[in-house]
Amino acid sequence: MIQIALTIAGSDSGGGAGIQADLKTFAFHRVHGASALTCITAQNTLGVDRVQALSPEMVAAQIDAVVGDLGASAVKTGMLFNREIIEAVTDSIERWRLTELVVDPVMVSRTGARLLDDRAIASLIENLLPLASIVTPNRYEASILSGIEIDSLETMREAAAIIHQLGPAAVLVKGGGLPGKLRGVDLWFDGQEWETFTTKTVETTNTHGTGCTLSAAIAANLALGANRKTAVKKAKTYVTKALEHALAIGHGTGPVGHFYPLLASPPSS
Ligand SMILES: Nc1ncnc2c1ncn2[C@@H]1O[C@H](COP(=O)(O)OP(=O)(O)OP(=O)(O)O)[C@@H](O)[C@H]1O
Ligand SMILES: Cc1ncc(COP(=O)(O)O)c(N)n1
Repeated sequence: MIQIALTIAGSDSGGGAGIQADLKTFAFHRVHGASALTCITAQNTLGVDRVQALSPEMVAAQIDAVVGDLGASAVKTGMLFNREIIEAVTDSIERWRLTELVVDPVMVSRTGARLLDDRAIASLIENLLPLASIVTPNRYEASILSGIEIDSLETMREAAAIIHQLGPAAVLVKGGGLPGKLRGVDLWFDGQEWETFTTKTVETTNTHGTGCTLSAAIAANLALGANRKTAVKKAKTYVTKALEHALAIGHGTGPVGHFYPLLASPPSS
């Protein structure tokens, strides 16, 4: 039986991050991907030119349409953009009792654009984080959520412990933005166990969409029945491979290669 995963996130017109990255990642994992769009971005590898949010009612209606008919074995959230959308998403998740929830607390893009307004951060902390099975902040998001400057494994640990107190079942502080050997080292804390997920550092500047891809791959693996830590381990392996096959396209930060096995030999017609 095919499993269903739902992404609640923004559209990236350039196809590297957001809903587009999530659906490619779900498809790679042979999970049927459904989506609830929160906003549309006019975006490419160089940056975000414009953002238009959907109404919170429209976001909730998409979630209702998907879950009411198809159900969802796992859900991930990405760019939620404003407080009203966060409140609508929180309400829908509670109403439908969606329990396998990966929250990627997207705040700023790789290219520096704000993807979440300031008023929304408090709502994210208060409403959404306590519902999360796993929250996956990057270095900067973990700093904002914990109030701690992150530049070492020790400060990642301190931040993870503080963020765990905010209510998610588990925290994964991602090290993609860290310097030197820590680049690509992620730290897991679920209130009891600590684990460091380390893969090789991939030398590439084409890293657009790594965070979206990781959280979508975690959700896909949860939908397939993996336990939380195994889902993270598998997702990390996938994102590393996709980074190794990142696409040098556009004039800025290219996206990861979601379908890397097909890139070597495209399907014959
Ligand atoms: N150069 C790299 N080599 C290996 N792993 C990396 C590299 N860059 C990022 N990663 C991994 O990619 C995943 C995403 O982490 P990252 O810190 O880049 O998230 P992010 O900033 O939310 O991503 P983005 O905002 O670009 O979508 C993590 O598992 C991280 O360790
Ligand atoms: C719609 C959308 N969602 C998420 C991101 C974050 O991804 P990145 O940090 O790689 O730009 C993005 N740029 N756009």
